Amino acid sequence: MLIGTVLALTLAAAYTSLLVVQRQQALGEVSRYNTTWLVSQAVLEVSQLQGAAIAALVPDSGIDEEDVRLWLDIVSNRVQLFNDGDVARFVATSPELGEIVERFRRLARAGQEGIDEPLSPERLKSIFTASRSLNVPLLRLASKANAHGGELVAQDQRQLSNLHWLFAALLGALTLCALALIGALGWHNRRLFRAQSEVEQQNKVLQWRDDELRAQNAHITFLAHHDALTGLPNRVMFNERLMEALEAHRHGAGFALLCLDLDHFKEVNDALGHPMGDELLKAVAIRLRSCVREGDVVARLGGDEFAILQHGPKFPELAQVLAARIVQELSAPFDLDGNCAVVGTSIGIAIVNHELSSADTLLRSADLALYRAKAEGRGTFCFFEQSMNDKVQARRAIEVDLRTALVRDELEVFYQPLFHLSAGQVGGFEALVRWRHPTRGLVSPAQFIPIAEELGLIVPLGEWVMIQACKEAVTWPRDIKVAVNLSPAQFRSNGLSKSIRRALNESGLPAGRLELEITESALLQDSEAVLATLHELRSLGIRIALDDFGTGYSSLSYLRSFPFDKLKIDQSFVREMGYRPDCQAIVVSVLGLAAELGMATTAEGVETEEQLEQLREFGCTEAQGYLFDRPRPAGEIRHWFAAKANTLPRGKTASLQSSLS
Ligand SMILES: Nc1nc2c(ncn2[C@@H]2O[C@H](COP(=O)(O)O[C@H]3[C@@H](O)[C@H](n4cnc5c(=O)[nH]c(N)nc54)O[C@@H]3COP(=O)(O)O)[C@@H](O)[C@H]2O)c(=O)[nH]1
Repeated sequence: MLIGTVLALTLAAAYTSLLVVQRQQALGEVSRYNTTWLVSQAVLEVSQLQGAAIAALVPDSGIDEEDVRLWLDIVSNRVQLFNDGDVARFVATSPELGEIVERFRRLARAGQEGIDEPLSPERLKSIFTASRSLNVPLLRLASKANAHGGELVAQDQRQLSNLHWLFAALLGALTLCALALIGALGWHNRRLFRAQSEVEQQNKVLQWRDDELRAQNAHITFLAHHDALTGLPNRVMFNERLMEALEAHRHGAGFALLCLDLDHFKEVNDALGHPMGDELLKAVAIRLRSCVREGDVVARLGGDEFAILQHGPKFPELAQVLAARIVQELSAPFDLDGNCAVVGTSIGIAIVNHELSSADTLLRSADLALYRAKAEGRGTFCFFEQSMNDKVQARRAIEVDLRTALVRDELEVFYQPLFHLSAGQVGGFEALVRWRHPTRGLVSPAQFIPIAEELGLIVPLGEWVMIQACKEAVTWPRDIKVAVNLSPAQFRSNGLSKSIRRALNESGLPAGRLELEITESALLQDSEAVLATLHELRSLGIRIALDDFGTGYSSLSYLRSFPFDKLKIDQSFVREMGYRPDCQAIVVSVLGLAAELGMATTAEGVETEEQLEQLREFGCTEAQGYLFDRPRPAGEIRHWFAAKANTLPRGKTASLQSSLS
C-alpha cells in the first residue's frame, strides 16, 4: 500500500511539474507578446503620426510627406497585429474595445487611400484630426490592456503559487512516505535481523540435534549389526557380508563359510553359571578373531553358534588350515576368573561354488556339515558333501508323507512272538508298527519313529497302535499277551494313561494281558511324573517292561525307583555274547540282577540256537528273535491261531516248533 501511495504521489509530483513548466511558458509568452506593449506602441505610433502630419504642414520643419507616409505604414502594420493572437482575444472581451480598434483600423485604412498621390494639406489635416481623436480611446485601450495583462499575470501567479503549494505538499507527502518507508524498512530490517538470529540459533540447535541423532543412529546401527556380548558382527551383519561375498564371487572371488558351535558349552553354563558362560563366549570370540586373517568375518549368530566368512583364492586348503587351527585353539582350557573350563568346537564348512551360490544354501550346507562333524564325535571339522543334502531331502520327503500316513491308512501293526523258555511256548507278541508307503514300500519304524517323535506325531500314532494291538490281542487265546512300545514323548503328553484305559475299554482286553515297553530315556525326563503314570498303569494290572536295557545309562537307580515286571536285554549284547566275553558278562549280570529283583527277562534278537541255548543256561525267561519268527501281519497271526497250529509260522527249528503247540 505504501508503495502504491508513493507511486501515486510521484505521478502527482510529475504532473505538477508539468503544470509548472506550462505556467512558466505562459509567463514567457505574456512577457514576450505583451498586449499592453502592443497597444502602447499603437498609442505612441498614432501620436507620432499625429506629430508628423502637423509638422509636415509647417514649412522647413524638417518633416516631410515621406515621414507621414512612413508613420501611416507603421500604424497600418500595427493594426494588422490587432487582428489575431492575444490582442484580438483581449479586444473581443468588450464591444467598447472593438469600437476603438475599429476606429484605429479606419484611420489606418484612410491613411492608405490614395497613398501614391501627394499628400495635400487638407489630407494632412484630416490625418492629424483623425489621429488626434484616437489619442484618448487608444490610451484607454492601452490602459485596459495594461490592466488585462496585469490580471493575467496575477492569475498565472496565483496558479503558480497553488501549484507551488501543491508541489510542496506532494514533496512533503513524498518525504513523509519516504520517511515512513525508511522507518518500515528499518523495522523490517530489525525484525529480519531478529528472525535471522533466531533462525541461526535454531539452526545451531538443529545441527546439534542432528549430530546427536547421527551419533545415536550410528550407535543403533552398530547395535543392530553387532552382538552386544562379544562385540562381534551379528547375524544381520554376517548376512550382509555374505551377500557382498556372493556378489564378489560373481566376479571370480572365492570364499568359505564356516559354521561352528561349542562342544559342552551347556555343561560349562550349568556348572559355572551364566555369567561365566558369557565370559567363555567373550574369550572364544577373542580366540576366533586371532585365528582369522584381516578381511575375514567372525560373527556370533546366537547362543554358542559362531560363523566365519573366509576369503581367499585357494579352497578347500585354506578352510582346512583355518578349521584345524580353530579346533586346536578352542580345545585349550579357558581361565574364567580362576575357573578352568574346557570346551571344544565342531565345525561345518561350505565352500561357495556353482551349486552353493546363495546365502541360504551356503548356511544350510555348512550347518549340515556341522551336524556331521558333531555326529563324528565333536572336536572336529567336516566339509559339506552333496550326500548330506540328499539325506535331508529324503528325510523331508518322509516328514511330508508321514503327516498324512495315518489318515491315509498306510500304517499297519506287525506282531513278533515272545517265546517263553521254561514253558516252551509262545507267551505273547510284540506289536511293531509298519508303514506301507505307496512308493517306498514297507518302511521300517527305525526310520520313521524318530521323525514322528520330532514332529509330535508319535502321540496320535502311539494311540493308534495301542488300540490296534488291544483289539487284535483280544481275538487271541486268553493266555497270550501283547507288548506295545511307548515312546518317551507319549509320557510328556498328559493323556497317556487315559488313552490306554480307553484302548482297553474299547477292545475289552484285560489289563493283565497288556505289557508296555518303555526305554530308560522315558525316565530321564520328568521322572516323578513318569513314575506316577507308571504306578497308575501298574495299578490297573498292566505289566511294565524296561526295553533295550544295557544301551542307555543302565542306571540301577531306575530299577530301584520302579519295580519293573521285566527287563529286555538289548539285541546288541545277545548278538555278540557268543564271541565277546564282556557282552556275555553283561547278559549274565543283567539276568542275575533281574532274577534277584524278581523280574522276568526277555533277550532280544535271538537268531541262533547257540544263543538260545546260552540264554537258557544263564536263566533268561523269554526270548525274541528271528530264530522263532520275524514280525508278521495280524492276519497271519490270526490264521495261525485259528488253525490251532502247533508250530510257529515258518519257525526255524523243529524242537522249538514242536514246543509251540
Ligand atoms: N514307540 C514305538 N516304537 C516302535 C513301535 N514299533 C516299533 N518301534 C520301535 O522301532 C524300532 C525298530 O523296530 P523294528 O524295525 O520293528 O525292529 C524290531 C524287530 O523287528 C527287531 N528284531 C526282532 N528280532 C530280531 C532279530 O532276531 N534280529 C534283528 N536284527 N532284529 C530283530 O528288533 C526290534 C524290536 O526292538 P524292541 O522294540 O527294542 O524290542 C524299535 O526300537 C522298536 O521299539 C511302536 O509302535 N511304537
